[in-house]
Order: sequence, then C-alpha cells, then structure tokens
Amino acid sequence: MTTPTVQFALDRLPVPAHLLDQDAHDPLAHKRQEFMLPGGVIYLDGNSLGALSRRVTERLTRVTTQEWGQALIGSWTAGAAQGQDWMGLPDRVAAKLARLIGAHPDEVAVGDSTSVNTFKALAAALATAHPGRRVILTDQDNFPTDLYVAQGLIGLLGERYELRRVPADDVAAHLNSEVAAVLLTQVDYRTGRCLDLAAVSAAAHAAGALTVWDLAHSAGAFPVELNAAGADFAVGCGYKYLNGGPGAPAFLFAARRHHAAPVALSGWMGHADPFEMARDFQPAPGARRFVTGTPMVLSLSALDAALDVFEDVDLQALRTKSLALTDTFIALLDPVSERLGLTLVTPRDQARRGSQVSYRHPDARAVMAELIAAGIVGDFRTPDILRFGFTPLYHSFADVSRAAQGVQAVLEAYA
Ligand SMILES: Cc1ncc(COP(=O)(O)O)c(C=O)c1O
Ligand SMILES: Nc1ccccc1C(=O)C[C@H](N)C(=O)O
Repeated sequence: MTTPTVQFALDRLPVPAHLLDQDAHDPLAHKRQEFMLPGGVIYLDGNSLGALSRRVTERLTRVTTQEWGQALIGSWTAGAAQGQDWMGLPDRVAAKLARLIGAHPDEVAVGDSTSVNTFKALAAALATAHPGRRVILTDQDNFPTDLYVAQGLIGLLGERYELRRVPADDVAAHLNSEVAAVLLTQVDYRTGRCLDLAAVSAAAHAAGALTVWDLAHSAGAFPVELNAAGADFAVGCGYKYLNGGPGAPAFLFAARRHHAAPVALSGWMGHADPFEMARDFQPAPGARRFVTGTPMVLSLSALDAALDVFEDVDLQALRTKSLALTDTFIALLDPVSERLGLTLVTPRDQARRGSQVSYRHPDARAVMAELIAAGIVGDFRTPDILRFGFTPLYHSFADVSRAAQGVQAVLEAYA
C-alpha cells in the first residue's frame, strides 16, 4: 500500500459556484442516489468496472433466496408469461440493451464474455464475407483481447487469413479488395478516442468489407446507433458503463441481414427448441442462435437490474453530460498540465471523444498509485497513460472539480 504523499478530505475541497450551479441544473443528478458509491473517494474507473446500483443488490438477494433457494429448478420456466422465467432472461436483457445500441431486440444475444463474443462475431463475419478475401483489418493499438481472439481464429482456420494492423485513423486508407472484415474498437481504451461508427462502416461497405465493432467503452456511455450506421456485427461488455458487475455477461449484435450466418459456437441454448434434444443444430430465430450454453442466471440477473437504471434515461442527455464532464476536467487541468508533466491524449474534439480523459505522464504508474492513495481512483495503462473515466449517471461537476484539484495537489507534491 502506498502511503499518500498528499492527504486531504476530498469532499471538503471547495467547488466553484458555476459548477455547483451545473449540478443544480443537471437532469441526471437524481440518478446518483441509485448507486452505492464508497465514501471519501472519487471513483473514476467506471470504464473498467461500473459502480453497484442498489437495484442489483436487491435483485441478487431475490434471485438467490427465492428463485434459486425456494423455487429451484422450477425457476427456469416459472413466470414465463410475466417475463420472470430464467430461460427468457437472455432475451429480456437483450431487449433492454437493444435500445442503448440502436438495435432491434432480435439482433442482440447476451451471455459469455466480450472475448468469446468477439470470436463468435468475427467467425460469423468471415463466413459471410466475400470468399476470396483474406484480410482482417484492425487497429494496431486495439485492446489485446481483440487481437488475440483474431489470432486464435486465424490459427483455427488454417492460417488462411492475415491480421493486418494499422493505425486506427488510417483504416479507411487500407480498405481494399483483400479485406474481408474490419475489427475495430470504437473508443480506444487508452486514449478515449472515438471513431465515427457510421463513416467507418460506410467506408468498409463501399470497399466490400464487413464490420465487427467492439463497443466495450461505448455501450451505456453514450447512444450508439448500430443500425443507423449500417453496422454488421458488434460486441460489448456488461460490466463497464452498463454496471452489470464484475464478469457480467457480454453482448453480441448481428444485423438482421446476417441472421443466417453460420454459428461457430453452436450450443443447445442457441437451438430453436433446446428441449427437443434433437441430433442436429437448428438455430433459434434471430441473434438468440449465438447464445451457446446455459444462461449465467446470477450475473444475468445483476445485469438485468443494472439496465433498469437506464430505463428513464434520455441517451442524448447522457451524452451531453458526459461531454460536459470531460470538457470541464480538461479545462480545469489545462492551465497547469504542462507544468505538471501531463500531456492530454484524449481528443478535444467532442465528436472524437468517448467518456474518459487520459494523459501521458513519464511516471504514470507511480503517479496513479499516489492518486489512488489520495482517493482519486483512476487507472494506469501501459506504457505511460493516466486514465480517468467519467460516468454521467453517477458523477457530479463537483466530483470533477475536486478530482482536478486532487490531481493537481498530488502532482505538485510529486514533482
Ligand atoms: C475494448 C475492450 N474489449 C474487450 C474487453 C474485455 O473483454 P473480456 O470481458 O472478455 O475480458 C475490454 C476490457 O476488459 C476492452 O476494453
Ligand atoms: N475486465 C477487467 C478485469 C480486471 C481488470 C480490468 C478489467 C478491464 O475491464 C480493463 C478494461 N477493459 C480496460 O479498458 O482497461
């Protein structure tokens, strides 16, 4: 444990009147009460693990003590008409997610990890792509699991494909008649740079390639419009901005026109009638075919309850607040950043920004340890990135002000 160089009561740091005023007029301010946030710290890591909402604890108590504890096996089918059966849980969660990502409910499958869903989506995309094409185009700085999954799949397919890695901003320039699929993460986990989903999808299609989008840092952070963008396949995490809890089930999106795509991990829960116990795989209608095995009921229940927090949330308001939070943080640190050794790597252009702010710092690892010890919980990413995630559902402008003051104080003591 690092002994903090700087010790102060974060919640007693003064906040400028105009930011208090912004909190007073924040249409999402009431959402914060739905979360259980630890005292004495400012948690800026919802882009790694979202906070716990009260509805989740209530739901987990019910699903364990009543549904599992009392009704036991009957819970798989009990209450189907009221939408309470475990069998239907993946589809109900898919429907809630669909609104957040601009999809139809039958285009979303929920379960497994993002990594596993990336495998399924990429396999389906390659099987659907033009047979003569042999390149998977990706961002050289993509999140490791996306690269590793592509490498594993390529090995399985007898090295018939090549993983071509280029800088994300150069993807359009590398689109040609060799490219079968483009595998991209919309918001870069290090820098927070956000790609134009519609423009990149259109460019890929114009070149005859399919798109597989990783929405790990997009879903729940701002509105995503997959169908409006013409996206083919997508995946995303349940435990970041969706607040589904550690290891929450992930999701897979397949546009309706791809519902006949082959299912690489065809399991009985993606069968049209699992309890027919048929000898051959007959896919369920829609994206449900991509569900492989038994629904993870406890973690699906947590995600289901966490998604209810979004029910009355205007996604444009979410985006507006997210950008205002990140703009404010950047503006507060701008006057001192050079002196403190901070180099902003997140785009200032709002259209190119996700919901985080990242800086390079030569001693980023040690600095983040100091910040965390002082109660400002962001994270460090190799090689030299300080990352601060902002979550419009539970952050206030007062949090942003105090976090910026805290960063300044810690760095001044560090220098
Ligand atoms: C872009 C991106 N993709 C995927 C993942 C994670 O995948 P998984 O949940 O399978 O570990 C993360 C974070 O862990 C991520 O940032
Ligand atoms: N799943 C995790 C398990 C343990 C620690 C971090 C993660 C993350 O999600 C990291 C995140 N994907 C990131 O953008 O760095």
